Amino acid sequence: MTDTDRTVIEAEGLRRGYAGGFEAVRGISFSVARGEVFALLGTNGAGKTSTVELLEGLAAPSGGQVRVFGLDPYRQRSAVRPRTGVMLQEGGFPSDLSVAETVRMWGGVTTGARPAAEVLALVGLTARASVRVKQLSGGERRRLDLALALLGRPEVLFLDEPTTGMDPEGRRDTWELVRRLQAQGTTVLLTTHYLEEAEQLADRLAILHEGEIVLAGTPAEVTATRPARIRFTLPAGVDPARLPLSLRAAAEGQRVEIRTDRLQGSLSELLRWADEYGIELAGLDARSASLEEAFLEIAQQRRDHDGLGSAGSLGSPDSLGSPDSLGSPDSLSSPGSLGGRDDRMAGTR
Ligand SMILES: Nc1ncnc2c1ncn2[C@@H]1O[C@H](COP(=O)(O)OP(=O)(O)OP(=O)(O)O)[C@@H](O)[C@H]1O
Repeated sequence: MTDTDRTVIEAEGLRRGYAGGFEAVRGISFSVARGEVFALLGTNGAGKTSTVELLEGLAAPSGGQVRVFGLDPYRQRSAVRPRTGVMLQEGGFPSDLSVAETVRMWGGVTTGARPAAEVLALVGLTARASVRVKQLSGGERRRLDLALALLGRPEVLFLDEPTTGMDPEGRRDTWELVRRLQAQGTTVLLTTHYLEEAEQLADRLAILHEGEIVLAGTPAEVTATRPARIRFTLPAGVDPARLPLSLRAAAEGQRVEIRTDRLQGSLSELLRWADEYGIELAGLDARSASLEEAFLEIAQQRRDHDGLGSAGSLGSPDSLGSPDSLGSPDSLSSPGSLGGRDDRMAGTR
């Protein structure tokens, strides 16, 4: 297989400026391989939709370039579009038609469309086939959006916040469907606000902030860049200052939180110390960082702006092509960036 066969989506130094001079996408680079699920995450306004629209060929970049199947999705739209499926945030189909009519209408303008019954079964809307679109719930509309995106058996599927408005069952069903499609070789580019969704589905992800990629890699690599936490409450009368100095602890009253890059080592040290002095650590809880914690921490640091230094220290945009160039855990969790004993209880409850 050549590189072009393997790489389905490639963005290089991609930029998007809007009229008025605002630049929503500021030179991002990443690639997505065939059969991969890749998630773009970011706070509101980070530039996810602006990026996805460039990949879909709905707009031309103002700088850099994007390739889908080695082609320019904007200039060579007629060649790229039939091979892609797009689930937009708002489908915008006529609401007086029934679900089945909508799918058939869409099928009429889709090359090699799946039969309506097949696609409705895929998204779990068979029982709602004769219901008018305007009578669907928000979650059911998202299923219909997904059905339309799947009609042409796309090789690449763009899912923009696919499960927004879905109940937990709808969300699980959609995840299951995405996994099945992936197993059949479909490449998926996903944007989502649900970090669990990215954790569940994505092979790799990138976190966008203000139009730049600030962190990228597999979910495990991204969470590994954040410190683990150990929490407990000391008995009354035991001063938190007695804890071993090597443990980066922050205390509020008797409640203590330790943030560490070496969860096992720090936990062993803490337990040895507690045993030695016969101290009970009430409510002891030790856990690795979740993607949600990683994300919230990045968002917070970005708000504080200079907390972690430049975006470069978070893993450069280039890191997307090769996960091993991801910003190292050390660069992301130096003592300076994590704070010492005194400043880190905020936001821990
Ligand atoms: N047509 C436009 N003209 C000017 N600015 C725009 C336009 N569309 C989007 N923007 C701005 O570009 C930035 C990125 O928007 P975008 O919709 O890409 O973000 P997003 O990450 O998808 O956000 P959300 O999670 O809220 O959907 C925002 O500041 C937005 O206000």
